[in-house]
Amino acid sequence: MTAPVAVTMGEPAGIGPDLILALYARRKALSLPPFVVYGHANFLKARAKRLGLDVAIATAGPDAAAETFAQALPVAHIEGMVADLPGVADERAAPVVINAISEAVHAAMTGHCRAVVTAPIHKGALYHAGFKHPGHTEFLADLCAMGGRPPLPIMMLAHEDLRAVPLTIHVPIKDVPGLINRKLILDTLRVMTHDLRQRFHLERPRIAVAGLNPHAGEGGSIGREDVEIIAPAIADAQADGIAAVGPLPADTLFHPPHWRQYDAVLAMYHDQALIPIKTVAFDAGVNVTLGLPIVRTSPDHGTAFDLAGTGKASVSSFAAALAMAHIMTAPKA
Ligand SMILES: NC(=O)c1ccc[n+]([C@@H]2O[C@H](COP(=O)([O-])OP(=O)(O)OC[C@H]3O[C@@H](n4cnc5c(N)ncnc54)[C@H](O)[C@@H]3O)[C@@H](O)[C@H]2O)c1
Ligand SMILES: N[C@H](C(=O)O)[C@H](O)COP(=O)(O)O
Repeated sequence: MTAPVAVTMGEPAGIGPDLILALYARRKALSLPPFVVYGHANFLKARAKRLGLDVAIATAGPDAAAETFAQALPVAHIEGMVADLPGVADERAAPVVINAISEAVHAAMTGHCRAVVTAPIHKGALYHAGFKHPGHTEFLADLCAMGGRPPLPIMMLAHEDLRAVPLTIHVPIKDVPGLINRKLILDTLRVMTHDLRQRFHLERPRIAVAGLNPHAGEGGSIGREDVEIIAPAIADAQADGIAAVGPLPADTLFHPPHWRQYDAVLAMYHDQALIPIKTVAFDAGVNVTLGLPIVRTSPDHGTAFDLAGTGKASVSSFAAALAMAHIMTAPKA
């Protein structure tokens, strides 16, 4: 029997638990692969009741999950305090949210689960409770290192043939120029090329690199980073056999017919990469972490406190994240 996908519960005050329960309820219609939820069993029962979802929940680890899945939602229970309070973050739940991610990654690293799909966390709530990582992406790299040197984790937002990677992620915009350097660009292009080949079966991925400044610096007259850092890094990558081009002006690069000429775009900062994909595909975009020894995907939306506990949130991005994790880990034909 194939290993199940590990799904983390995410922020209990958000829509993650609602969507997990709704997806389980629609598992047949959506042809979802078997999954096991890392989270708090009684909290999930309470949220199912609140949503009026007739979902049986069974405490089961990953090895029993595939068998359990047809009759009940398998939950690898994480002990702790989690209240059913939609829209109200409670820092006492943070240890369960964090341990759910750690245990799911451990299950994937040890072969008990085939991939990890994470439900959204509320970063503000976790930072408040002492969480030291900017987001899942960096936390996952640390967990996968298992005490060794963490790999370079790369965030990629993907929808069909549109893929975008932010070079810098959850940092203040004023710090972005100082964080852009030749080595980071080259290392990121290497990870992207490797994983687009291995995980997405693209023989020679074509990567467009966006400039930082308006019009990619207009030859150096509107900012120097494009000519002094980004262009030399692209030359390094080309010398390494990577099919990267740029720096290209970012304002026109994301026009879909232009974007589709490439397999992925490397953007310089979070919103430069994420606004385009969330604009064209908020409903079906998937966040994939490249560079890890395991497959991790996530829906492209956040905790949406305004919709938690209402049953009105769309399941489509979460369903797409599950489907992508399943496809990426399917045995080769
Ligand atoms: N993977 C993750 O863990 C992840 C991803 C993105 C944001 N976040 C976190 O989520 C929190 C809230 O972020 P935000 O407000 O910027 O973004 P958000 O995605 O939570 O909400 C933005 C808007 O989109 C709507 N929306 C979100 N998901 C929806 C769905 N499934 N169906 C229908 N409408 C939906 C919301 O109601 C809201 O109006 C922040 O703490 C952020 O860091 C986490
Ligand atoms: N930047 C992501 C987004 O807006 O979709 C999100 O915050 C998730 O980041 P992690 O996967 O690192 O938690």
